[in-house]
Amino acid sequence: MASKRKVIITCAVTGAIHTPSMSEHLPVTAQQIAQSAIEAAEAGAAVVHLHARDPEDGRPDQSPEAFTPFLQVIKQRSDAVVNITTGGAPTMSIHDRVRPAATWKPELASLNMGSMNFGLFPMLTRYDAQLKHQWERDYLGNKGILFRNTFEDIEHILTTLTEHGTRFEFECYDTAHLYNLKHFHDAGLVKGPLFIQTVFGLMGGIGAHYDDVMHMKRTADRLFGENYRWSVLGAGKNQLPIAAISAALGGHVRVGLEDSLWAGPGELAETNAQQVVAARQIIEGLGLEVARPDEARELLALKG
Ligand SMILES: C[C@H](N)CC(=O)CC(=O)O
Ligand SMILES: [Zn+2]
Repeated sequence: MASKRKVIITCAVTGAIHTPSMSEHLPVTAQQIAQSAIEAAEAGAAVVHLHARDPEDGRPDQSPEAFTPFLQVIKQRSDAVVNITTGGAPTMSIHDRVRPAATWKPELASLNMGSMNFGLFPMLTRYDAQLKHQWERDYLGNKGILFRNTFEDIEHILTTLTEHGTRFEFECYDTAHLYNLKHFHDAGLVKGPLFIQTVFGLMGGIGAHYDDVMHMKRTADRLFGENYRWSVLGAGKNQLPIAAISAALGGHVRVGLEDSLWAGPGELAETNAQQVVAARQIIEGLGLEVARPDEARELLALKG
């Protein structure tokens, strides 16, 4: 019997953009982040993508020591691949953003492949409007966020982390970011297989229509041929529909409360594992198999 294709599920446990006022289920304390990551791994996530927060008010905290307590617990209780953010929050400096990964030298770190205007919900729907106002009130107080990732910034993160054997989840929010990645690949600063996380439905980036998904995939196929592992991230209500398209087309998937607070229309997800289980059901429904952490390490050529 032919072996089934393995699909890597990444779970982005808490992030930096959503605020505790948006959902009581958002992990905030180190203990909550560790527990939620371990549950997500037990549900089938081979990779956990991690940010840290101030336990008092949930604000993003990019100090290396803020990552210590949950990284130790996750390492003790799970063999999931740890992916540490270098995006932090759009308001942070590049030097602050790279420090946790430079300190902890993880197998994987996120790398955002271009600067962009950063918003949250392009298409206001009945249950987003309330969130958007809270977000801008709680978090931004204005609408003018620029998520800065210049070529110099990207090269700084690449050179700082590559020397420790860390590899990257390349966050591409539009086709321009795929060409930026091609630039660094041709310059020999990144080596395949490239783990490309194409992001859909975030205001400031490409939309979440299936044509957008096909456009990003065709562009990546043309630029990188076989030398990449394609994964998708759908923001908000787009999370599972985009995951289903990717799984059907040979790709991998990312879920988690960082990217979407929802389990369905108007229904807040209670756990990260809940979203992992939903993605798993789609993958297994397609006759595919969820990759274990060791299989993900092999597919992504990680240092282990
Ligand atoms: C859309 C996601 N927030 C992308 C992300 O996870 C960025 C990062 O942490 O570096
Ligand atoms: Zn992130």
